[in-house]
Amino acid sequence: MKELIVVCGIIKIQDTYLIARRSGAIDAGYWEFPGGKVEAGETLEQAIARELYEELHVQVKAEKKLCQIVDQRPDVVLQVHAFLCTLLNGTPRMHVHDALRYVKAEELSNYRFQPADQPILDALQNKKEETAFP
Ligand SMILES: Nc1nc2c([nH]c(=O)n2[C@H]2C[C@H](O)[C@@H](COP(=O)(O)OP(=O)(O)OP(=O)(O)O)O2)c(=O)[nH]1
Repeated sequence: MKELIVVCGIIKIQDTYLIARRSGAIDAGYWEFPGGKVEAGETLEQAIARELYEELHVQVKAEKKLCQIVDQRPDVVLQVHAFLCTLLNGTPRMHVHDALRYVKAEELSNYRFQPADQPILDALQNKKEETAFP
């Protein structure tokens, strides 16, 4: 089975997390943390910065890995590395998504994410990231 390395970035603004709804052909309607495939020669942190610039037109710094999940799709296995990010510059705007929301940890379960994302949501709801956001 083909395997892809993917990163996604979690931006916390005050007590909310930025989530985005996918549009287009693949997984439309699912909420996610913005991200995408790591390219050859890139570190995970570089991939986060590039993807979030492409998708939201913001500059971020990947601060800390929150967790890694395996998202098994019918045709591909995604190794998804979820990073807590600091927003350095810009205001997130939609470029490839069709909705953006700022959501409190306890509200994340009201949104339809990929089932494989549950450990990310659990980690945020257990506030394991507190130290990364002084
Ligand atoms: N499970 C899970 N997958 C995610 C999240 N965020 C995210 O981008 N992905 C996955 C979904 C896609 O299958 C994969 C690649 O995303 P993409 O298609 O936007 O990647 P890309 O920008 O590199 O795409 P491309 O147009 O260059 O082909 O990453 C997430 O929060 N959870």
